[in-house]
Amino acid sequence: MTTTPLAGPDRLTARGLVKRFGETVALAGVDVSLAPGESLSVMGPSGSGKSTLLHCLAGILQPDAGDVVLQPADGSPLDLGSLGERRRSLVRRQHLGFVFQFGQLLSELTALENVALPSMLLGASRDDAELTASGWLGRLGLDGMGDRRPGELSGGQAQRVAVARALVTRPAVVFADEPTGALDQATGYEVMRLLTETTRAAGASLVVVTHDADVAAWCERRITVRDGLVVDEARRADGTAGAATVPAGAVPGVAADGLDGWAGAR
Ligand SMILES: Nc1ncnc2c1ncn2[C@@H]1O[C@H](COP(=O)(O)OP(=O)(O)OP(=O)(O)O)[C@@H](O)[C@H]1O
Repeated sequence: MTTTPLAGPDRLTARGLVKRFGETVALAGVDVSLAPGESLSVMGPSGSGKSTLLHCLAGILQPDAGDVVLQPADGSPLDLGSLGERRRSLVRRQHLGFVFQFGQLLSELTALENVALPSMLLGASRDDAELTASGWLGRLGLDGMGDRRPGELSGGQAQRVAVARALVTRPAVVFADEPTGALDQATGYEVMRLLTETTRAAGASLVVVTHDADVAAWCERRITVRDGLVVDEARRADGTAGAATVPAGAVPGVAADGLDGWAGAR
């Protein structure tokens, strides 16, 4: 693995990623870059390498070959492969946010405590962390829900808490793995709307792994992975992300243009 940082204007740059699990080649040489504030969906069949790619981009897994360089909003580029596990874990806490299929909120903590925790782990006082967390719950339409535990929230509310928790530290990049996989279509629509809008408003880039073209349509760019390789790449023709991309029928009464807005990028 090279140690030369791939410094550049991109928020995240990955080059030549290879990851094997025994005989299985999960990633066979993937290049991906992500501009500041850009949203990217990763699609592909089951077992194609989507989650492995997300985990390598986020420094959760170490690739067998290739480099991942994160450019924080301020400061020098960070070559994730050259960092030890402790430092990589700190970089994840400081600069990355995560939303998973089942939220993975801590069940014994309230919604407010769940959202306050990342700031406290970075050294904020409980009062400061809870004040910031309360603001994020408000932004996600969860005013008045801070005292509830995850078991007392609907699936959509729990995912909105997860989005607040992902954004509370003002990350450079938010990673979402099937963020609507456990939700019905209308609730998934609302979670994707909030996820893309709040992430963009916070200036963070977004990577969404999904099987669902309706979910992918919320992102500006889409890559398709097959057998560990990027086999297709497309960018929304209108250059936007958000409600204009919502396929007709996703929510009753919402007109939309489906995937017609996609244009092949190569
Ligand atoms: N920890 C692991 N140990 C062994 N093999 C693994 C491991 N993680 C992933 N794999 C294998 O690597 C390949 C890619 O897996 P990955 O989870 O990245 O696919 P995916 O596209 O995210 O699939 P899905 O859509 O089903 O979640 C698969 O063949 C999978 O079985």
